This record gives sequence, C-alpha cells and structure tokens, in this order.
Amino acid sequence: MKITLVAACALVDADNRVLVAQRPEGKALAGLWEFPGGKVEPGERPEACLIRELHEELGITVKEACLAPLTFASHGYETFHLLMPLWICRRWEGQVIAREHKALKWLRAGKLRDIPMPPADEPLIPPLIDLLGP
Ligand SMILES: Nc1nc2c([nH]c(=O)n2[C@H]2C[C@H](O)[C@@H](COP(=O)(O)OP(=O)(O)OP(=O)(O)O)O2)c(=O)[nH]1
Ligand SMILES: [Mg+2]
Repeated sequence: MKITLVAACALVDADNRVLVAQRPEGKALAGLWEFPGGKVEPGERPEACLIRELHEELGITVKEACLAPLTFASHGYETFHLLMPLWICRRWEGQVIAREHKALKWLRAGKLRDIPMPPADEPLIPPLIDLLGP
C-alpha cells in the first residue's frame, strides 16, 4: 500500500470561521470542499510544503511560526493510503484568493458537516469544533 503524505491547513479568521476550498473539475474528488494543501514532495519538510501550497493555491504568505498542529487524517482510498496532518493558522499576509480551486468559503466549524467533503476529512471536524466552537 502506497502512503501519500499531504499537508493541509485550516485557516481561521477573526470570527473563528474556517476556510474551505472546492476542488476543481478534472481532479480527483472534484467538487468536494477540502482544506487547502497538497502532497509533500520527496525531501520536502511538511511545514515547508504547506507554506508553498498556501502560496500557490491561495496567494497568501504564511510564517512557519504561525502554523499550529491540530490533528491528522489517516484514510484508506482505493489506490493509496492518505496520511494528512492538519495545521491551524490564524495569521497570514495577503488576501485569500482561489488560484487553483473552483470556489472558497468561510464557515463555522459546526457547518462543515453540511458540505460535501472528502471521506478522509470527516474525523477532522470534531477537533475543529472542540477548538473553535460550533
Ligand atoms: N489538500 C487536501 N487534500 C485532501 C483533503 N482531503 C483529502 O482526502 N485529500 C486528498 C485529495 C488528494 O488525493 C490528496 C492531495 O491532493 P491535492 O490535489 O491537494 O494535491 P496537490 O495540491 O499537491 O495537487 P497536485 O499537484 O497533485 O494536482 O489528498 C483535504 O482536506 N485537503
Ligand atoms: Mg492541493
């Protein structure tokens, strides 16, 4: 079984809302709402990967000191096993824009259950509600 390491981030705004991003057409899991992030490249540190992906996908600049680990997902997909640490980030530079996603939205953690997310993401919701409230 191939293990794929993906670094992902819950960006949290001043009202404790979380950013979710809609996966574009033509990619696996198209249309589902995810946490921004991506695959860790060979030799790359996960935190460096996340900072790179947040810049590529959302156009923002994040300092490593502003990333706090929250939890992780471990999920068996048909062709690979996803291991996905999730960081929280409340501080960044720049305006969030959808450079690669179909759409973006800010939601209270309790509302994450109402949007279609990848199956791997479901266990990430309770720790977000614990931290941020519903
Ligand atoms: N970023 C992200 N990926 C997720 C989440 N949940 C989930 O199952 N995945 C899966 C989808 C993909 O199989 C894999 C990472 O995908 P990705 O499409 O973000 O990877 P990437 O940014 O490096 O994009 P690419 O260069 O491979 O196209 O993890 C999530 O919340 N965020
Ligand atoms: Mg990505």
